[in-house]
Amino acid sequence: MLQQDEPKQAAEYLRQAIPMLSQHNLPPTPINYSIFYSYLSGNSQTLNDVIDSIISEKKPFTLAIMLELYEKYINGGATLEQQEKIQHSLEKAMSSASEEVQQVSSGAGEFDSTINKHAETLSYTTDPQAAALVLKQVMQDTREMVKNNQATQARMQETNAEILKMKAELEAVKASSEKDALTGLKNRGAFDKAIDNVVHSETNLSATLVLLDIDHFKRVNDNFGHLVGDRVIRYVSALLTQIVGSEHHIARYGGEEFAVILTGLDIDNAKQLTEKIRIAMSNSKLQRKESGEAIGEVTISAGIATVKATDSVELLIDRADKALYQAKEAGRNKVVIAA
Ligand SMILES: Nc1nc2c(ncn2[C@@H]2O[C@H](COP(=O)(O)OP(=O)(O)OP(=O)(O)O)[C@@H](O)[C@H]2O)c(=O)[nH]1
Repeated sequence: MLQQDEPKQAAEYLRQAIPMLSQHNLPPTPINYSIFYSYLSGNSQTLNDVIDSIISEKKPFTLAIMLELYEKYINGGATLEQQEKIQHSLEKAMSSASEEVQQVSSGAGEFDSTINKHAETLSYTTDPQAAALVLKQVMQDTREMVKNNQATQARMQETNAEILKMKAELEAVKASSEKDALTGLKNRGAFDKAIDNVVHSETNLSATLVLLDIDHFKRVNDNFGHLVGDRVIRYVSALLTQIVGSEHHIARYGGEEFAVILTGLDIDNAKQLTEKIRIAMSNSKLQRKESGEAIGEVTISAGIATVKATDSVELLIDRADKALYQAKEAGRNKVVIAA
């Protein structure tokens, strides 16, 4: 398990980890990085012993070995929260190292130009012989320094590029872990986090939870098959994204159920927006892609609940769920606001 190291210390581990990865022909993926980060920080003596013996026996660090090490020593028994901490610590380390590299890199550039200026000034000295000698020496030193600086800068830029790549990889891992595979919407895990944040938020921004469910969806599956059912789910997802917009949180809550967290809208506006979704859905003329056969009217029902100051996540979801149930009971294709 990685600790929350100080940013400077973490950045140092990062700098050391990168050459180690390339030395062992390992791509800088978050998993590979985590293992060597942990190795360098000495978090687990057992992990260090295993790695040391692999190195001393000159064995390759295969993908299988890296995954096993990760599962056993880094991720073993880690909760989601702990995994997030690791991610957070990695992100912190990387942005701190990235900043430092940028600073040193631009400093090296300045040094180059100062040396060049000195050389230029000396070339105007009045004693021609002395000036020529000094100038020759300065020019030589300057050329040497510029060369060294350029090499250092190139190395730093390489490191910086590696760090940025890792950062992007981490972000991609995070985004895909929050995504629902079928629809591309946020998944249940991401929703659980988002709704928890909204309920415990200190801001007074009004927020509303909308639960939506496709009506008689079982019939779609029964009459047209599961694949068509999946396409209908994707259709509803696309419609939600289009109407609600990316500023709000849209998630697939369960099989044919969706959850939308609307922030900054009062209950009337939230109702209007949900009605828009309901109407658009009931006006959709869905048909099978291959045969053009009509699927028939597919509608949705929705329950809306406003977040109250005294709410817990359970209470809020329970109110929205009850409103959704009432919409179903009232004949479906309805939007009901929770009492
Ligand atoms: N194709 C497909 N079907 C799913 C998926 N997840 C859940 N389902 C189906 O969704 C259906 C949900 O059915 P029910 O909960 O009985 O409700 P319903 O038929 O939608 O009817 P009401 O909600 O009462 O209007 C079940 O038949 C599930 O098998 C999925 O990912 N793809």
